[in-house]
This record gives sequence, structure tokens and C-alpha cells, in this order.
Amino acid sequence: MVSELFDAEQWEPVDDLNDDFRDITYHRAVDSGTVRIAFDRPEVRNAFRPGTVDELYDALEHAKRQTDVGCVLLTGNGPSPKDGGWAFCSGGDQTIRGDDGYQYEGDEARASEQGRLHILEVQRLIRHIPKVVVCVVPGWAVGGGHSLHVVCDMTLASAEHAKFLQTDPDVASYDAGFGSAYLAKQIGQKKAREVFFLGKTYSADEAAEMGMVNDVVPHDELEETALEWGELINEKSPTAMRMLKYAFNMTDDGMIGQQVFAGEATRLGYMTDEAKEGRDAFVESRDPEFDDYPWHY
Ligand SMILES: CC(C)(COP(=O)(O)OP(=O)(O)OC[C@H]1O[C@@H](n2cnc3c(N)ncnc32)[C@H](O)[C@@H]1OP(=O)(O)O)[C@@H](O)C(=O)NCCC(=O)NCCSC(=O)CCC(=O)c1ccccc1C(=O)O
Repeated sequence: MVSELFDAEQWEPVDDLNDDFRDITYHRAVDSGTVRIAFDRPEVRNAFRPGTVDELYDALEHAKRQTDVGCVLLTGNGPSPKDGGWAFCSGGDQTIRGDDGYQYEGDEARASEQGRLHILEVQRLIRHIPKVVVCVVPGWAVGGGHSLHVVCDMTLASAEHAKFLQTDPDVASYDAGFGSAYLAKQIGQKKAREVFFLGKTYSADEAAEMGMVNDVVPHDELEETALEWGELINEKSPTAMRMLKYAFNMTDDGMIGQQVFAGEATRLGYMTDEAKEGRDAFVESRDPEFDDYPWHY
């Protein structure tokens, strides 16, 4: 069983990757352009270790390249076989945290002697992937797991089990990027400071009231609803959705945001006859003839 909420008839494993993964599962919907990536360490509330982060990055990078996929669901499998507890993700695995980051066990593909802190690379991929990323929260979203929910485009939460908590300062960690500063854009400065400075636990309803959760649904309906959201997203224009995501990002992402949006604008430009004339003129060693193309206003 992948997860108690997982409907095996709706999904098929992305075989070439899913079989190799140890800490996550990766599936594609049978009937729509939606993929499901899930933390699979329920016995430790889906805490991530360096290998987990590598697998997450690989799955997201693979999803990015699927041109018939418009939606990524990021969730956590459960419940815990130890005590029945549910989690999306409880952040970095504190048991393998060394003095300079999180430690590999040594037998993994990208093992390094130095500690790693590369969940931020995953955050950036979620931010820039040209698809809608929905965080599907069946239980705890804590520490670095809370920050992942913040950086996703939307969040859907289990009414009964989703709980939101920032423990970063309890373990002397601090996500000074999206996890905190971007959270403040979502819920306001005072509330974001409260989340970090008081470390209170918030229910799904409270998180929705604060503006960091889009919707709260009964636990048993969580993944069914997520899949429905995926279907709605996939009905829309891929170009419009991509440009909208990058437009939402741009005001907060500085020059990188401008670069990402402008890159897509350039792609649209390349698709015009006007751009083809520029290319063809160069290839044919002649002057370009742009007279037929208006100076739009
Ligand atoms: C998540 C809890 C609130 C759940 O509480 P509860 O339901 O009572 O369950 P427990 O009995 O506490 O936990 C069950 C079981 O799971 C183990 N566990 C839970 N969380 C972790 C964890 N993060 N690491 C390792 N193990 C964990 C727990 O020990 C129990 O094991 P047993 O053997 O059964 O006893 C609660 O568990 C809790 O508060 N957990 C800790 C949350 C936490 O502090 N997370 C780390 C925050 S810091 C972080 O995530 C930094 C990483 C990061 O994102 C980052 C930030 C800035 C720069 C870079 C990075 C980066 O790249 O990493």
C-alpha cells in the first residue's frame, strides 16, 4: 500500500524512477496530466534526509519535462505504521544532522562527505517549474516541511489531521527565504512573525483563515479533491498558466523573476513569423524584411 488515502486505480507508477526511489513515491494519474510525488517516511513524520531531497529533485525535474503534465501534487504517504500519525513533512531529519548540514549515509548515489542543505534547490524548482504545484497536506507540515507548503502554488489540507507548525528556531535553523519572508507576503508580517517567534500549532481551518491554505476538506476526500484540482488545472491553456505563474512570481523574485518571465516571452516571440524572418535572413545571408510586421500598440 502506497498510502491509506491513495487510490491505486487512479495512478500508475512512473516506473523508471519510482522503482529506484527509497524515500519518496512517484505516480502519474491514469486519466489526466497530473503527477503525485509523496514523501514516504511516515515513521518519522516524513522527515527528509539528503537522499530524500535528491529524489524529490529528480522527480520534480522529470515532471518538468513532461509536456502533457500541468499539475504536480506534493504530499506525504501515511499513516505511520508505528502510531497511526499523519504527516506531509516534518522538515530536515534531525537525527542525521551534522555540524555542517545533513549527512548522507555513504551508500547513496550523490553521497558527499560534507553535510548538505539542498532542500532550498527543491524550493527553487517548485517555484520555477512551469506547472501548478499543489501541496496536499494530510497531517503535520513542520519546519522545512512547512516551508515547502509555503513555496507551493496552492495548499489543500485535511480537516481532521493537517497541522501547521514552525519549529525552525527550536532546532537552531532558519529558512530566511520563502519559508519566512514569502510566508509574510501570504499571511502578513505580524502573523508570520508569530508563526516563527511563538511556534504555535495551527489547525487546517486556522491556516486557511490566515491565508496560507486554499481549502480544507475531509481527510478521506483529500486526494480525490487534489486530483479534481489537477483536472481543472489541466483543462486550461498551458501557455496562459505558465505565464500567470511566472507573473505571480515576478514581483517577489527580482531579476531572476524577470529573467524567467522574459525567457517565456522570448519563446513566444520565437514562435512568430516575424522572428522566423529574422532567423531565415541570417541563415540565407540577406537583410531581414520586417516591413510586413507592425509596430503593435
Ligand atoms: C512533527 C512533530 C510535531 C510530530 O509530533 P508527534 O505527532 O507528537 O510525533 P513524534 O512522536 O514527535 O514523532 C514521531 C516519530 O517521528 C520522529 N520525527 C519527527 N520529526 C522528525 C524529524 N524532523 N527528524 C527526525 N525524526 C523525526 C520522532 O523522533 C518520532 O520518532 P520515534 O522513534 O517514534 O520516537 C514532532 O515530531 C516534531 O516537532 N518534529 C521535529 C520537527 C523539526 O524540528 N524539524 C526540523 C526543522 S528545521 C528544518 O527542517 C531545516 C531544514 C531546512 O529546510 C533548511 C532550512 C534552511 C536552510 C536549508 C535547509 C535545508 O536544506 O535543509
